[in-house]
Amino acid sequence: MASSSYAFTPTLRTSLTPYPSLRPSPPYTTLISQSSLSKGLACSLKLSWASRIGVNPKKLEWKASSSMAEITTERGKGKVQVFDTEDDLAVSLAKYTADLSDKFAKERGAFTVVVSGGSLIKSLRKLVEPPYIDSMEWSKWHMFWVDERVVPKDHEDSNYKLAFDGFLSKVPIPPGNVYAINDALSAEGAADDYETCLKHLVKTNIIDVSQATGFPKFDVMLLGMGPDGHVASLFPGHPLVQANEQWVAFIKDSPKPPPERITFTFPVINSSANIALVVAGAGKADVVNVALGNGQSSNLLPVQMVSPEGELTWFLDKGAASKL
Ligand SMILES: O=C1O[C@H](COP(=O)(O)O)[C@@H](O)[C@H](O)[C@H]1O
Repeated sequence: MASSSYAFTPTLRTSLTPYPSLRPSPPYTTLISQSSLSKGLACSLKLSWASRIGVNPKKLEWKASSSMAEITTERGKGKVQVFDTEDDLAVSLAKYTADLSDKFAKERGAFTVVVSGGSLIKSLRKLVEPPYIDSMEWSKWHMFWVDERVVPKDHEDSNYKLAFDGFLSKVPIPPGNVYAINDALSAEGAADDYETCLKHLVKTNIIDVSQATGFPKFDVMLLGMGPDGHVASLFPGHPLVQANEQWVAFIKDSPKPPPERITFTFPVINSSANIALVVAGAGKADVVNVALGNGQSSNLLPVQMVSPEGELTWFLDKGAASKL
């Protein structure tokens, strides 16, 4: 269980490179992508006219000419955007993230970004292309993981490796602002170490704090969802979904391999200023329908417990929204 103490571990001493144990492992190096403007970018950025469609998601109607529709949900479950293709979704997700980066870099001088693993990382691909690659204030970014598998950072199952290969290696975020878990520790140790790291960053005002809950308040969380409705490493029916004291918890019996992971708890997730739930593919349509439409589930799914202090925005492609 993660400690609630503010004491620093030896690996967390303050310096210009504050968390040696949390920094990328060799052989990783930072590269800047020279990739060119994607075909869909100019078109999809013009979609601010998005149609608002009724209060009943069942009445969602597709307009042949549109690449995106916006649904207002019955139960105030956030803003729901449905894109014709996953490519359109990725373009809009890049703009959403860039707008928040501008806002928080101006307001706070730092932008704290939490990512999940899984398919989300692929959907961030437009951020590493023009115009964002050149215009974003990458030096203000501070990157965190909502969950991580307890494996070495160069292991195929590592969420850090996934993000590094698909995103981090292509943008100039200072390595000292990338807070990977300490992969030399046990699951318990890694959760404790990560929570201590977050506490230090709250104390030094890099991470904001929720006045309402006292939990860390990240500027944005970019999250995926599993086909069973799990978010982070919070799985349906697992007692960890009820954890309400720790910031970072460990799990050793994850129903999805690998079994050992660490994860932010719901109080931390729900203290966020912004959450994007990014879901693509027809394989997740049933769960999307439970969360946003008329689908039923015997238990409340973790994704249904996502309810941030700030704004929740769903990014769905047509497949994921196909049962609404
Ligand atoms: O195991 C995990 O799965 C979820 C969902 O992944 P996806 O590939 O179905 O999008 C992911 O959000 C989480 O970070 C990861 O550890």
